[in-house]
Amino acid sequence: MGKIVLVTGGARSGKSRFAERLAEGYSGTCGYLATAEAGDAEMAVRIARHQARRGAGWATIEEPLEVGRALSEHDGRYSVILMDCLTLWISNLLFRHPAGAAGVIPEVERLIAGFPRLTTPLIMVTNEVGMGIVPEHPLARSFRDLAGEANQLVAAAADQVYVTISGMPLKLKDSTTSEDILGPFSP
Ligand SMILES: Nc1nc2c(ncn2[C@@H]2O[C@H](COP(=O)(O)OP(=O)(O)OP(=O)(O)O)[C@@H](O)[C@H]2O)c(=O)[nH]1
Repeated sequence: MGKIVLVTGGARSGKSRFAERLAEGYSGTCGYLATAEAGDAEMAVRIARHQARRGAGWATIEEPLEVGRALSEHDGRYSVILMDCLTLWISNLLFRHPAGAAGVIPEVERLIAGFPRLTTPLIMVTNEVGMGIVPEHPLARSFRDLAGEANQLVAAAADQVYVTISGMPLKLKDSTTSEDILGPFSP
């Protein structure tokens, strides 16, 4: 498997489960970097369900904003790190970065610039948020656009990219075997 793997898909498309399966292919403890926060009861239930599914072979790291720092701090401690998910991180940055929306893409670029320094393989989960109707609210449109742009940047930097649809994974890119069906593409 490649060092940087991106798994994208819609809500409840099976992307987290597929990414967990990829991570469990490595022997040893897997690190789980969660960007979500249990802000309400519904999210707390979702998180509890994920934690129960992961079981004993996993160690959880919770970091909603300083993802790059968390990755370098935990580098070398686990067989692989699964970050779930990029989209929530974008949303956290959009609301909490001092520069607001303008601060988001530079943070994504900073994260990508740190990839070569990582020694632990990284699997990132993200959402395809822009496939529905155009959101009415400007902030929602800004979030949708930033999430799409971030996905393109990370996918371009990743060694392998998968999409999950209806629980089925489809490989979109594989630079380790030159199976990249789209060919070189810069967003
Ligand atoms: N804080 C925290 N968040 C977690 C933990 N485990 C999972 N999560 C979060 O749970 C979120 C995913 O939950 P769901 O909303 O059920 O996923 P989904 O997108 O509907 O479903 P899939 O497509 O199947 O992944 C991710 O954003 C994770 O960050 C944890 O231990 N702590």
